[in-house]
Amino acid sequence: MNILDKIVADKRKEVDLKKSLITVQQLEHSVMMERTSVSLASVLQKSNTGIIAEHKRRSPSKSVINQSLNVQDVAKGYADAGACGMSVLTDGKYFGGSLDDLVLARASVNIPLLRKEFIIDEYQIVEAKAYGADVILLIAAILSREEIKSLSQTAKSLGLDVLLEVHNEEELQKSIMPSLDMLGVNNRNLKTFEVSLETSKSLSEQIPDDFVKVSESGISSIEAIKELQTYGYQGFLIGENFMKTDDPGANAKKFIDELKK
Ligand SMILES: O=P(O)(O)OC[C@@H](O)[C@@H](O)c1c[nH]c2ccccc12
Repeated sequence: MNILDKIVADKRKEVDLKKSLITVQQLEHSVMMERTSVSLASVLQKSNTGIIAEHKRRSPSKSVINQSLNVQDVAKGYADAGACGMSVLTDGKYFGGSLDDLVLARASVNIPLLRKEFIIDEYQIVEAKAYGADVILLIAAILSREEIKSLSQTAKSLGLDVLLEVHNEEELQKSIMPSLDMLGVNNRNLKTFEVSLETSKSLSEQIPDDFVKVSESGISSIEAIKELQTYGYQGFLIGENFMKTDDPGANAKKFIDELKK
């Protein structure tokens, strides 16, 4: 079994357990259900930097990245730096995140928050909204076209933006549909962890213009972003490059200021 299959198998168990403890109707009592979401896609369209900064403590590919930070400080740092949005990993077992991280980030900033999760069930989308997210991630590698359709429609009905992530042409072709807002190309192969920015470059042409294009993972230089912009990318998801430092917010600020020059 590859790592992605393992993560999804564990996620299925986790979601089934949660559903038996807290119902969708109970989630719907959250005050967050009344909050008007902020569209990350529209913020990206108006930005000329496009940074989505991620909170990630550890990952299966890098093990520990940073376990000693306070998520509220990181969120405020990213917002002050001028990030268009923040991505919050909520998977516990493989990434050391939690829904508490999402709530704490929500309590700290107003920029759009992406719930970074392995979503396989509508329950997780209601949960995303109930815990303060503005955007959900759907990963084409773990979903069928029908699942992408019903999950993205659920998200839209809750006012959430949808970022659909692909890694190759086949995933891209099966996923294109109007209920998505952003198409993300993951430069990291989630099955092998290999990273190459070429993935974003080679898939860019096949992404229809109606979607905001986002390049994800392995981005660490201004030059890389300037180059990806020439391929039509407007969003850049950066985790490790900021999180591996003592002050992710300050590093994001330096990076974004440099990008504006
Ligand atoms: O830390 P990086 O290389 O900058 O990558 C960030 C982000 O793209 C990555 O964490 C990610 C992209 N897609 C995912 C899906 C699940 C978990 C994590 C991810």
